[in-house]
Amino acid sequence: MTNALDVVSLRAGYGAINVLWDVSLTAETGKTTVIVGPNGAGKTTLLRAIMGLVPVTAGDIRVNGQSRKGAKTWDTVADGVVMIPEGRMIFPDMSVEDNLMMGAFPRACRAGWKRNKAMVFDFFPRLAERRDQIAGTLSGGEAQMLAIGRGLMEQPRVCLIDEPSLGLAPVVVDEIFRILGQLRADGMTIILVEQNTSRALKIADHVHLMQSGKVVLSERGDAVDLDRLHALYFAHDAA
Ligand SMILES: Nc1ncnc2c1ncn2[C@@H]1O[C@H](COP(=O)(O)OP(=O)(O)OP(=O)(O)O)[C@@H](O)[C@H]1O
Repeated sequence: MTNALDVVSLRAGYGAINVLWDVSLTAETGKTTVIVGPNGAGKTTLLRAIMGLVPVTAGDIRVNGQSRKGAKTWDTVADGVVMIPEGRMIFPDMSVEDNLMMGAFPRACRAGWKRNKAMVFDFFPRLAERRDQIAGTLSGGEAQMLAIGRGLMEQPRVCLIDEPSLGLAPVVVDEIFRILGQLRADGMTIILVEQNTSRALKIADHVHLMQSGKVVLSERGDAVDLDRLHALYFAHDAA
């Protein structure tokens, strides 16, 4: 089967500052690909580069086997690649329901907004209960659910999810990972960036460790030795 997404020898960065150095990885269709790595390794930059938010200077990005290097963010979203950003980035002055409707804006998913909204409310009953609440008053966990729900309104074929457990209480982290596990069981293709390595590994089909803008370890989720991963993870800090 064609991979949902291939990143091939990608270089990208911010102006004169190059961050990603020949990064290659694939997101197999229907699988969860987890990217871990210390602060500043380039994980978010990679997701942004896939979305066309950071300029790519070399390499390629393929969606369903088609080269999309240089594509505008809008076209990437139209291809079904959706990013759920770190820090949620919900619209704090808008209601929960209106935030979800912002996810229905891309042309390809306008027709299905009613069905998609019903699906999101089924998935997140807590959002359904709070549909009229102003998003800025949601708890951290509810705001993360809203960010995921808004992403699902875009009918993604590939979901890029950046640190969804960041800053949440352990019991809420449990809930977020339960949701991610359910999306995985439903066959969603996911690229998950997480600092919570041990939790992320439990739902990982494939794992990539990034260090200083490079992928330094790529393994199947069930083959990862956590001690070895941690040793590599912290090697950079010790250097
Ligand atoms: N807008 C920007 N302009 C210049 N440099 C940036 C910008 N955003 C990020 N960087 C730099 O790019 C490097 C990689 O950052 P990035 O946010 O991708 O790392 P990360 O692995 O996601 O880290 P974290 O886990 O802390 O979020 C860092 O050195 C960071 O300072």
